[in-house]
Amino acid sequence: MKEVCRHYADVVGLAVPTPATQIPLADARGLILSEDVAARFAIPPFTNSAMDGFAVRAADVAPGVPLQIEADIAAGSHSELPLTPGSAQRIMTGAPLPDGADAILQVELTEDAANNMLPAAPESVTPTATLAAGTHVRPAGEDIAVGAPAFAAGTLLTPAHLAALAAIGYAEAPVHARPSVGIIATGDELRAPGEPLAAGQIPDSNSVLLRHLAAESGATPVPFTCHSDTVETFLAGIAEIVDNADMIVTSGGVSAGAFDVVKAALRTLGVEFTKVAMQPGKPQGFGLLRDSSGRAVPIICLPGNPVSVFVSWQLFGRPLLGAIFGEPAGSYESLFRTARVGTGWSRKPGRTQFLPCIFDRDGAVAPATSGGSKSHLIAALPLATGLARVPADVAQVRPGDLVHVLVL
Ligand SMILES: Nc1nc2c(c(=O)[nH]1)N[C@H]1C(S)=C(S)[C@@H](COP(=O)(O)OP(=O)(O)OC[C@H]3O[C@@H](n4cnc5c(N)ncnc54)[C@H](O)[C@@H]3O)O[C@H]1N2
Ligand code: MOO
Repeated sequence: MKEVCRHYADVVGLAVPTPATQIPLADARGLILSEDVAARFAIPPFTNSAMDGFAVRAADVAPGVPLQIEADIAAGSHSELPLTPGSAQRIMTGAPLPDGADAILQVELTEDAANNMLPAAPESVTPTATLAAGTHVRPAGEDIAVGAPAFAAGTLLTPAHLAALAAIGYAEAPVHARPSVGIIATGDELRAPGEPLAAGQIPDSNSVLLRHLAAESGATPVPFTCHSDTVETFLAGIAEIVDNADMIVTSGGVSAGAFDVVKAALRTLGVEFTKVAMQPGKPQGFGLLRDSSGRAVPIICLPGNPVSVFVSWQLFGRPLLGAIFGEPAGSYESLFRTARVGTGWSRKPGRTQFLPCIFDRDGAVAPATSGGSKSHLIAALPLATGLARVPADVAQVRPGDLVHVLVL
């Protein structure tokens, strides 16, 4: 059987990043920069006050010595008047310093402070303390200068990045386009959620799962449920979805069954099917399809069992999608962190186990449920906050052992 890390590399290696485009900041959260970005504006764009108070020359400030107020500067305005020696100008937080000022006397450090911030500026202000030059002054370019590199290609745009881009002069971000994920669940037994079930039928929970996993990763899901187990209907479904997808995920029909249509159909298109030494999630398929214009579209074929779908998505689907988003590729090991086992468990060795687990108050790992890693226990899966990785040859996991965990 194939090693999990090798399958990871094969699947992530299918990625074709989406084309670069410009997206308004309002829609760019979770996208990846397609090029390096430099500042068009400095931050701060001009030297300004960090406090409501008075722009002064620090050398003029002495307790009990009044300073004449010669101007009143609100945020959004500026003073044409240079600061003359022995005077002050009233200034609000964020307003530009007048020429000649080198410090801000915050209003709390003035006599009769309560009357110094009325709508009309006072005629003079009397400091109650001395000041060092530079006090409460935010120099232009302190954070970043015009033209300085801000963020590199490959950066994932978080709310803070988007705010920073707005501040340095961008209305749109140069990013890789948001990918669409085509989702195909196969199986004659599947019915839409909520439909009555005849004998042998089950609700199609995998389409729901994959739709939301793709959306959670920031992609646009395009679900298509194939309720008929024939090669013709499946290939028609693929043809319908491939033109609008940057990646396709199928569930079901990849093991050894007599009606495993996914395998039969996709082999004709060059998709490779394999057994990966993992539990759950053993049967897997992967390859590149071509859309009607010849564009390459990666496809992964996951086993039908719902927990197998979930585990396979975390190990292969999500990293592939990340690479299609334009994320710099990470190693298989970068998916995991090390954690101590709090409550042990036993299991049948043979394949690498991915056990739905939880973290106790001390950060130690325990099985999420009594069901272990059985691949049909979808109702228990939401309890899990991690997937604990157990090497293929280990039968007993003991308290105090260290395990690798993929944190959900
Ligand atoms: N003779 C063998 N049988 C099986 C093997 C094997 O090696 N030899 N492998 C087992 C393993 S491991 C897995 S995993 C499954 C994978 O099966 P398939 O990918 O072919 O999936 P199906 O047979 O279509 O379905 C499996 C299971 O999952 C349920 N299912 C399918 N689709 C959905 C859906 N959209 N929503 C909810 N549940 C779904 C389906 O009803 C089955 O119970 O094969 C083993 N067999
Ligand atoms: O590999 Mo399967 O997913 O164990 O049930």
